[in-house]
Amino acid sequence: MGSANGLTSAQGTQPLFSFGVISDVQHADIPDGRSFLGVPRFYRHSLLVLQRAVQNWNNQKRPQFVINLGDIVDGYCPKHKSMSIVKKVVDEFGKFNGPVYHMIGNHCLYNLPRDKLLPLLNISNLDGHAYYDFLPSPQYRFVVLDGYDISAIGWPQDHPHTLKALIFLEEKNPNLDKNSPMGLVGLDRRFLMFNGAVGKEQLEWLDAVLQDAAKLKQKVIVCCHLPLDPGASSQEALLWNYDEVMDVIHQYNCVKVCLAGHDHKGGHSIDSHGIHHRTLEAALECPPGTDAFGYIDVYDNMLSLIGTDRIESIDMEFHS
Ligand SMILES: Nc1ccn([C@@H]2O[C@H](COP(=O)(O)O)[C@@H](O)[C@H]2O)c(=O)n1
Ligand SMILES: O=P(O)(O)OC[C@H](O)CO
Repeated sequence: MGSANGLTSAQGTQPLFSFGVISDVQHADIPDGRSFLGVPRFYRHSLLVLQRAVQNWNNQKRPQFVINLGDIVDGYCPKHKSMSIVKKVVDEFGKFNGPVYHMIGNHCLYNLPRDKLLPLLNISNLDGHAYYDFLPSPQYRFVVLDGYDISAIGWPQDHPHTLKALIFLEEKNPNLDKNSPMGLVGLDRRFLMFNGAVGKEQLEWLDAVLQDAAKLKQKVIVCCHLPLDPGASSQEALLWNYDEVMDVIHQYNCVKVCLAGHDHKGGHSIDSHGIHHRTLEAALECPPGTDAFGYIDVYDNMLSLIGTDRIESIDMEFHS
């Protein structure tokens, strides 16, 4: 199982490359609490999970880069501390010896508007959008989606995307509290204010990126804070228009794996087109002394997630 540079692998062959993953750090300098459904949340300890993750990735010298699946700060963070806490968490990520790719989550947007948040997360897009792609190797392209493109949080109150989201929520969710799924049935339970949608322009961009990737015979990993498949997530955590996004993705056969956060318990599914969907377990919900981070070895025909503690390891095989 050994190899020239010291890497070992599940297949006995050397991975093309590896990258680190972590999600939902949701740090705040506040006492432990619970989710709405009573699940314990450890706001201070989550920073220690991130610190151990970075130490682990650096010691291994294996991951080339790291992907943060979103929500680095919690909504309960006192607002006068939002900027300093976001900077603190970003600085912890910065101790990794390589690039870190961030994406936005609802909790980031409770703390800071897009124009303040995106520069801190090194997402440089002039019009405030937070979707982008990158190529760590000639064979693989990563697509990072902005799940809060159409959203009632993060954009200015009079922004067309805020207004669109508010109208959408009014239509789809009759509750006064638009975060409440009460009375919503089945997949309609995703129509909550803490979720969002991928807008028309972004869908067109995604289509163009996938067309290009298919032409270049690149495999694609799609990352989004919000899960894209009901099999890998609670109904309440899905992207509003996950179905439209998957319709675009399913037109091509280049997307092999979709990674997400947001649904803290995690999940995995293989959809009707053989695409793996892996929702990562949250760093926030690790009781003191436990962890939730991992790294993914990338091969021609498989992504192998090696998880620590609460992140379950899995081999995600596909046709190359
Ligand atoms: N089943 C649920 C889940 C959530 N809510 C509302 O969402 C808010 C945020 O939830 P957290 O999981 O982050 O605690 C919560 O305050 C509720 O308003 C809900 O109504 N029903
Ligand atoms: O990340 P939160 O705190 O908004 O929680 C999201 C829920 O887990 C979705 O079901």
